Amino acid sequence: MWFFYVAIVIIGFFSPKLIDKYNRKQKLRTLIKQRAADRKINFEWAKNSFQKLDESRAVEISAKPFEELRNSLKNGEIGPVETLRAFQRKAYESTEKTNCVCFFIQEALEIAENLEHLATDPNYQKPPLFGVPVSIKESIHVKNLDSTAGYAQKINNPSDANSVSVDQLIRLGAVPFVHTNIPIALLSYGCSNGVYGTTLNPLDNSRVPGGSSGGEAALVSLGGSVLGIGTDVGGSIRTPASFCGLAGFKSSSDRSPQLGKTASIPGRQLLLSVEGPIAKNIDVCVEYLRLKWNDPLLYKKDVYMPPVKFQENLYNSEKPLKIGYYTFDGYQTASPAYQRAVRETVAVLKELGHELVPFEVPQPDHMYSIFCAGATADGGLYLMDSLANDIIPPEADIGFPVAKLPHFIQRLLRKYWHHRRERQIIQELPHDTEEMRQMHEKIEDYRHEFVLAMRAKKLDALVCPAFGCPPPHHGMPNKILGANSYPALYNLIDFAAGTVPVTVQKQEDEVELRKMKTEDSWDRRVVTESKNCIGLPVSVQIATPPYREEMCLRLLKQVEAKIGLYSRTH
Ligand SMILES: CCCCCCCCCCCCCCCC(=O)NCCO
Repeated sequence: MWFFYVAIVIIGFFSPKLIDKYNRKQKLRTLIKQRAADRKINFEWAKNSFQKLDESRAVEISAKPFEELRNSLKNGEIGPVETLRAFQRKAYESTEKTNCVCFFIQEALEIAENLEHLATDPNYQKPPLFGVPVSIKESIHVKNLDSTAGYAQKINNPSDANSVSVDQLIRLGAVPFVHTNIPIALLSYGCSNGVYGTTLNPLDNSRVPGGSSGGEAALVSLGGSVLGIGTDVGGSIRTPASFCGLAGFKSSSDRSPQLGKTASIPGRQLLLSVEGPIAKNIDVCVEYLRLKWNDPLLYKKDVYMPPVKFQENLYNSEKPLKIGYYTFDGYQTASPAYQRAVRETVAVLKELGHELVPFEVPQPDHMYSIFCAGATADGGLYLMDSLANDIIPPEADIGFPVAKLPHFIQRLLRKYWHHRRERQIIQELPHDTEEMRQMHEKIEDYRHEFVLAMRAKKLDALVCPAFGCPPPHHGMPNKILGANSYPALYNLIDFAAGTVPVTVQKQEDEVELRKMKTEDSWDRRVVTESKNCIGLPVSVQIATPPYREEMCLRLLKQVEAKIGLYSRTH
């Protein structure tokens, strides 16, 4: 009988909470339905807009690479409005194939019309990006549009102003024209959320396009945009760029506006997300960054940014550099094609006169564990709480199961959890204020140790795999966290880093894959997911210390010019 009373008390205690949760989720589902309806109307608006331009003219315009497009707009061969309509069509077709666009920015038409009007004045000086349509990641604020970061709970909260970078793009003459898809919470290298659904990799629809700037990469790869702006706190620019065969670059955090931006975890201290470009080649990224950093108003809009202009002396330098390289970071064995990409890049850089020496990443296990702790900030409380109150499709899952357990259980499991790397991560997740201070101290110490290791070899730069494996299938990213260690390191130490595709997966890589030794489930999945990827692009990563961004861009450019996939195929 007592059992019956206890059961009544427990049900009585929990049922209001469960009902409340159920009701909240129902409200979110309604919001998602409304959002889908709004999106349909928005897509119809885009269709009406691009149908006003003859299809063959649209094809002619959208086939132009960045520089040609810019010149045609500059010399008046094409106009901003028809260019916008041409890219609206291409973006529409791209999103039909991959679901990469969240919303078309309707103000884009006004901006383009205004540019067209201004250009009728013979004394008008066209700004450097006059009429160039640029795509923007959903989490970057665009006035009157939501930045939901994939959370249904953030639907119907339109931004009241453009972000610093969107404002700057408009000032430079560009036309921000679409918001592109992301994974929920931005903390995945997949690209799926309950609000906008899943974005597919344009090169293999069964695989992820990368994340979190996955919509950008899919769109740029399909030619729906010549320049996309993404954000990166753990590889979110470089990984999708790599998975879709594009160039991507993230600066150190000081060289990217931080004021007023959306962060996956607001209040995070040492791992700051940065905005950066994704494009078909590194030249486009360089040109964008040159304009961005040479704009004096940027440093007035974000007064915290050190006013460091584009350093042409570093970019154009012909001085040979001393460069460290590694094919294995000591944490996650990269799949064979990614190791080969490094070897081939090393050979090219040597040929160009640089000195290349092997480099060992200090304390690799510690490195990735403190990255996860730093990236989630408070032991995962904010993240897990936000996710628990939202709608998460299975392929949008974040983190591994044990990291989602309540802290008191994680504390019990910390010493004994069977999966070595998962155990190391939960050991580093801070569970109280003292551990949080210690986490920051560990990140500071690690940066010091890393810089000393570079200085001991007098290194200017580092070359390594862009990622640990080719794009996995949907739903797999959170089950192969280790493969993210290659980009994540450079967020942990706040270096500049970029990636360019230098090869494709070949039969020989598939053969090597079969010989790979595996220790745990992450390794096994890296091997399985890397199979049957023949022809998919494979990128290399180059990194330099903060304020040497232009040196990193110089090396990326040199590598791309010699073995870049884009330079070979276009
Ligand atoms: C609850 C704790 C879970 C611990 C593990 C979670 C680690 C998260 C690491 C995920 C991989 C990062 C992908 C890229 C994220 C990124 O760069 N986002 C861009 C934000 O601007």
